[in-house]
Amino acid sequence: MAVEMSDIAKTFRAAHGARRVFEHLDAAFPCRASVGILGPRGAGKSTLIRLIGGSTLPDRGRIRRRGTVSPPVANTQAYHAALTGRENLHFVARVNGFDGDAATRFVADFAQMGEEIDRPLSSYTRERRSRFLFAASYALPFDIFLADEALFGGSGAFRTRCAELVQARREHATLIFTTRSPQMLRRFADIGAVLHEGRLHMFERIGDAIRLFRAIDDGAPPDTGDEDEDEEERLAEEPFGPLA
Ligand SMILES: Nc1ncnc2c1ncn2[C@@H]1O[C@H](COP(=O)(O)OP(=O)(O)OP(=O)(O)O)[C@@H](O)[C@H]1O
Repeated sequence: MAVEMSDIAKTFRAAHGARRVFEHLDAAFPCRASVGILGPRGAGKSTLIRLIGGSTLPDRGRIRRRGTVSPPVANTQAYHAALTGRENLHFVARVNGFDGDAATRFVADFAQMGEEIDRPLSSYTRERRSRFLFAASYALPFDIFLADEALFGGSGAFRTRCAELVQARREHATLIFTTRSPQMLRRFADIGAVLHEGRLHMFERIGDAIRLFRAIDDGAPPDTGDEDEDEEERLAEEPFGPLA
């Protein structure tokens, strides 16, 4: 297994009270499989991704990861606005034990960046910023890639190449992503999962996951049509990390 979670408990405590998201969550994600997780709003999808990535700790339980784990795709918190694209990539590469030069070459080429790679992220246009974030997300050879809603992004030809890049990474890595789009599940998942009332239900047949999701969530999108681009719009507006 790439990731095994056993008996996870997680409660958020805020001024207005406590919110228990998981009490006894068990989950296992096979190596080199792509698992797409559907779930109603507030079911705990983001919390699950943060627990797997280690940016949120469980109150109880054990999480075992086999291999290196990426920050969630297009996670702006991984980058500093005052640093250049190259400096950011070297930083993230070094923290994770990878080659920063190779990552920089990949992003400059994939996002067609030229000399902008040596300018601070704060100077990037909205589109450049989005291209940088999505290219950087897949620039390092992690064993496990995580994505919370936005698996890839951008527009036009870049968007198409980005989707192809995700499919290429899928062949050599484990992919764990959340979505509310049945269409995304059909395109990018080998295994469908539904997070509901603190439990993760997994299905080898994607259609079974979609059926459960639509049965438990009145607001679930139809099993046809477009991928959800709203989340990518939101990410493109989010500030970068601590120096921003
Ligand atoms: N830091 C936090 N402090 C307090 N409550 C939180 C925190 N993070 C999440 N929650 C609460 O935990 C629950 C699960 O949130 P989470 O964002 O993981 O769900 P989600 O399935 O990703 O939702 P959505 O589809 O709306 O993004 C929600 O009720 C949310 O309000």
